[in-house]
Amino acid sequence: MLNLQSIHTTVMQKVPYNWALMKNLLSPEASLELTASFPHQEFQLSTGEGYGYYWGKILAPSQDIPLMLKFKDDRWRQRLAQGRLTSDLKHLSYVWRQLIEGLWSDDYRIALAEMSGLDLKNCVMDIGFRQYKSGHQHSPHTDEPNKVLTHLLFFNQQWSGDWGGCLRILKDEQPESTFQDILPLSHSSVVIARSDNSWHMVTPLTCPPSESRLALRVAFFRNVE
Ligand SMILES: O=C(O)CCC(=O)C(=O)O
Ligand SMILES: [Fe+2]
Repeated sequence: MLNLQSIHTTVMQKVPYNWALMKNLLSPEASLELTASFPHQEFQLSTGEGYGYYWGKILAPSQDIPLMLKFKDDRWRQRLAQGRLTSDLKHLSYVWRQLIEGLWSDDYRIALAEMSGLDLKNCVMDIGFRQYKSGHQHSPHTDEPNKVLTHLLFFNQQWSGDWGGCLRILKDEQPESTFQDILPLSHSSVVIARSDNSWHMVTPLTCPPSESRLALRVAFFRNVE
């Protein structure tokens, strides 16, 4: 289902840090089906200083879970205990199972590693579903230091520029220091290599209550002592 060629032809940008806008990773047909069956069950509101959104189950390939449990960072141990982290895809539609299995493949990981120049071999990957509603946002941050790379996939077929909800690549920690705003449209995905200056945010949402910003966050983490 994944068009790995689109990863191979994506060029990592060096300004304001290492990131990339990737086009057409999914065909328009696949992306329509994925939007139509984007999961809605078991989403929990997650809020804190400067952020708020709903997030669903966290999916990890079965070979990564034993590694996660060895990591110093104990978030995966907690999530596993809460039943929020799983390798079981049976709650998902057929197209979603196909997509997640594609993202769990070695081919995808290798393509992303080659494109980004980052070593992802010893990383663990987790995949999280996100839904942002009106009033939600994610203020400027660089991501946690044990994160190596994030790949954000979007699933809105339509989105108005007036609704907020853009992923904003920032030049620094100021929310106005816009380098580029990316609408959460389903033909685009964004790769961010985590660094001490990988500032980004999700602009505050002002969409109609019937709309949600649908995103999938694929993230690679390393163990830090
Ligand atoms: O949903 C997005 O576009 C960005 C989310 C994000 O920055 C994060 O989860 O760390
Ligand atoms: Fe982030």
